[in-house]
Amino acid sequence: MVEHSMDIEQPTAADVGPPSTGEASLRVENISKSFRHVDALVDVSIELEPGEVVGLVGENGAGKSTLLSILTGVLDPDNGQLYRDNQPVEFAGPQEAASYGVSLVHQEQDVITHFRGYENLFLGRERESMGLLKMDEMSTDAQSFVDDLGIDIDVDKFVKDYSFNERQMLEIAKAFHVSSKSDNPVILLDEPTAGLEEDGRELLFDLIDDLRDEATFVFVSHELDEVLEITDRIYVLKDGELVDEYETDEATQDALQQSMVGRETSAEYYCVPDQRRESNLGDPVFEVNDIQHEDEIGPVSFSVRRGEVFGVVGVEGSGKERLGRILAGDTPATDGSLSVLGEEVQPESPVDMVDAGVGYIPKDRKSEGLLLYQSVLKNTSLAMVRDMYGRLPFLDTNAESSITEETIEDLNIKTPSANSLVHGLSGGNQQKVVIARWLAHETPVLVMDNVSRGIDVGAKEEVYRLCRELTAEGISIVLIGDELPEVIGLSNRIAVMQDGSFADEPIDASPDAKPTEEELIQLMV
Ligand SMILES: Nc1ncnc2c1ncn2[C@@H]1O[C@H](COP(=O)(O)OP(=O)(O)OP(=O)(O)O)[C@@H](O)[C@H]1O
Repeated sequence: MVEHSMDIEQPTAADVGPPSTGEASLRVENISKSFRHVDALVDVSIELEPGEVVGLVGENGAGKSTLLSILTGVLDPDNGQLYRDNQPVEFAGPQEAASYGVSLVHQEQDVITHFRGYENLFLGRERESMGLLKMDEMSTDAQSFVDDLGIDIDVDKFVKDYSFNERQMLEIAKAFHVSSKSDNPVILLDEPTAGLEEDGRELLFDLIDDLRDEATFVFVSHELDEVLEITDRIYVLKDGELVDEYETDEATQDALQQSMVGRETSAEYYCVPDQRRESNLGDPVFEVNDIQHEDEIGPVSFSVRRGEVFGVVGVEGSGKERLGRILAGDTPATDGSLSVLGEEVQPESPVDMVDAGVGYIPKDRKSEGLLLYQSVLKNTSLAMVRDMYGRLPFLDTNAESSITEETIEDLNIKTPSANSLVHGLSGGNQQKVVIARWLAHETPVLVMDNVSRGIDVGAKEEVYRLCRELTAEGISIVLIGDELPEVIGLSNRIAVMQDGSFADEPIDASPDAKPTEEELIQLMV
């Protein structure tokens, strides 16, 4: 740790953060920002030096996104000052920030899918001559721009035909492109690996490594192993205050977790408890028979027993996310059948699966799973799901509220009240709301896609605990995931997907027979 430690005395915000070295490419001094009753940032000072990759970590709602918004002129600070190359600056908005070479790669991909790659790159800054767009020139220049960055994409393709990884690479190219007038751009990466799979993450990290000499990066992520892998220095925010700063060489996951959460978390917190051994599992609850989606997915067959966690892993494009959508009734099965508790279901929409007893937590929770302008309570209520599809719920709303409130508390969802709008919550807290909805309602089967992405370590621990409790009560879980340690830790059996089907019979992952990550990776590729 650089200068300050939390173990004896909690430092004040003003203590943490280096004194200016005079070389900073971007520096903020004593920044504060409040939203009505919430102090999102309190007297925060940080400094980014040219060529550095700086990590920014903190629990959901700690203030990370607010800080990035201030650095890019999306929000004005209430107090404090920004300096770019030691000159005081005020950014009226992202465009002005970009003109100073400071730009943000968003958590959600911010590309227009029905435009081509180069059109996205030049969006808002198109080249024209007498009202005519210079398409050929933009295309050629865009291709050489991405080639120079070492980004392997065809800018003439429509973005809808890009893979998720390629879209993320385009986002990064865009950030460099809008900052291209600066000789030392500052690129802020807000959870850039969320949604990326293993190969995409490697690609991104190689790219950051290659571009270190040309830019300064800020890397915001809840995946502490990634932060430790890619950064040089790490700042920790907690409840809007800067509480710690580490040289990455001297940091560990445990130390970071402790700084973020303010307490120790257990290392093996996702592991299957002994009571969930094979012998304690019940009869099959969810049966998937030769399910198929056109010629892309399947045929896939498996059954999940009462209290079992059935893991599904695979590389990007293996079809595991699609499989999840079929199980949730969101993508139609063109052949095969699904049955829950012995009853066959032929879903026409997700509501049919909800009615049959299958809940779904999608990977892209924020855009798919939430009603942003409804309250936290409404969002966590299963009745809302039915309302969305136009059916009248007949549920005990009082009981629902109290169960939901408990889960809100368990997951430590930071919200002024259960009646506050989801819109005002931090990204991670919004994700927790979607998870809370299902964990609060004891649906017999839950299909979860990357359930712990984007949520902080404390909440991950809670989600794992809730999963263990639910399975102990007999709930069955299909756990689709990219975090291999998590899938290995939580599952009883694991299937590896490859080209739309299971590569082999599911692997035993019971408490005393866990496969290693390497074993799974060998099957995945
Ligand atoms: N527009 C807003 N209106 C009201 N409150 C807000 C608004 N934006 C942020 N907040 C509050 O400010 C605090 C900090 O939020 P912020 O989004 O910066 O957190 P974060 O660290 O980025 O979290 P996450 O990891 O979940 O993305 C939270 O309590 C959040 O509810």
